[in-house]
Amino acid sequence: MTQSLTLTASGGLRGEITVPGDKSISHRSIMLGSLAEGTTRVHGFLEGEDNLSTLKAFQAMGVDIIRHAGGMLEIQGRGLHGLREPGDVLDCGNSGTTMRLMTGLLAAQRFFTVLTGDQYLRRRPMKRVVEPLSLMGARIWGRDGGERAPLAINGSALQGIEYRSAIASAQVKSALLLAGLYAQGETSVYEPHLSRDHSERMLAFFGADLRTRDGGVTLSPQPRLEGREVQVPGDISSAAFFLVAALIVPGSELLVRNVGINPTRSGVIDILQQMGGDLRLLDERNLSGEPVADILVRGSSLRGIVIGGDLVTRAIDEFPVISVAAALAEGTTLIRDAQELRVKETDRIAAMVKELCVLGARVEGLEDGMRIEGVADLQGGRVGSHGDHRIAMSMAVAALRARAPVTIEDIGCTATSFPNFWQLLEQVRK
Ligand SMILES: O=C(O)C1=C[C@@H](OP(=O)(O)O)[C@@H](O)[C@H](O)C1
Ligand SMILES: C=C(OP(=O)(O)O)C(=O)O
Repeated sequence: MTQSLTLTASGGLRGEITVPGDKSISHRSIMLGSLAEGTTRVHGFLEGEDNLSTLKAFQAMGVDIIRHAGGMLEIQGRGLHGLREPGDVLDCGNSGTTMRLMTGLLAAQRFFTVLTGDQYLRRRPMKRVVEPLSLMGARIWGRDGGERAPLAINGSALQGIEYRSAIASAQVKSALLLAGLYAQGETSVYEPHLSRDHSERMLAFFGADLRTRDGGVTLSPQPRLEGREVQVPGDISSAAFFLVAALIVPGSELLVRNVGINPTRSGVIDILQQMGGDLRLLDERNLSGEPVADILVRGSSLRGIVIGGDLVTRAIDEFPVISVAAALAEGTTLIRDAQELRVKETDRIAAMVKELCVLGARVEGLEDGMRIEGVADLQGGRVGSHGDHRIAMSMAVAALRARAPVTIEDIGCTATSFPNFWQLLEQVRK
């Protein structure tokens, strides 16, 4: 039985919250902590389902990881060559990041692995990592000629390459960099726009030799990485639900503390400010090589804008909730260059068009985005999550401005990235 929840409109969001740790950084902290020499401690680790898939996979490869209370992890690194062949298939659950990054890493190990995932992940494209890794000498098999998981990986010796990716994808870039740690010669990755650079920052933080220039990154093979103390900032992709919620509900004033504002991730702040949103960054600081701030947000009248190009890459996971903001803005919002949304946990363009229309929004799907005409208010109704955490939480935000109750079906998926979302929402809404 899937769980559903009914929400009513809010009279304003008030107070202060801290959102859980960044999902991308949490994945990478386990991966690099496991490959490093010595102990890595991770503070503020996100205990979402996706990150737990990564954690269990590394435990299955012999890494000793202790989970302390409050999201503190202690990882006894096994060094670059210390992973062991797992006795069973590794289950990446719903997590594309786990599967794609681990494909790169496992391609270079001296053992055999099989990666699988849930029904959503097994539908997602994998050739984007399988093809360039094969150019490095990797031996990987999958369904549909290597396009779909399960993937079987027979680790082998790799050569570095210079790869020009057709898509801006941090998962592709990171898979190649992880493989490049072990390759003979340098590995360089160029992408059309700079995707999130958490791997580059964390590799450098763990002592790797890596250079960024001319829109690309180059990594030299590494003799060793050093265990570190990692502080994980709050996830801007999780904060985004509360930023939009506070903007669209008149009378709101909310402080979201300790949010990662890495420029390769902060597109949602730029987009919401361009829409007229009153968002202020306070107390900007640095945590383990990542910029962080508190964000003060107040209810605002939003207007439609045109979004495309690198702004899409810098806000890629936030489009479901940005489309909710646009549905309630004055005028038209046009989102282009966002075809990647069609191959996430679900087709996020089709899902948001369908569910927002149920609530009376005026939204049209485009091949590579959406055209949204703002309306004054949404109506009540019954909407689905499509098994996608970001769709479920976006519909919860939409419900705060609906004239009648909204029932969201299948909400369990929010545990993928934001296990305490519903509690935090309850805490700040009136
Ligand atoms: O590297 C990462 O941690 C991620 C990269 C992005 O995917 P793509 O690399 O497919 O753009 C993003 O959508 C995903 O949520 C996390
Ligand atoms: C796309 C996402 O994650 P992943 O690709 O890791 O499944 C997401 O969290 O929105």
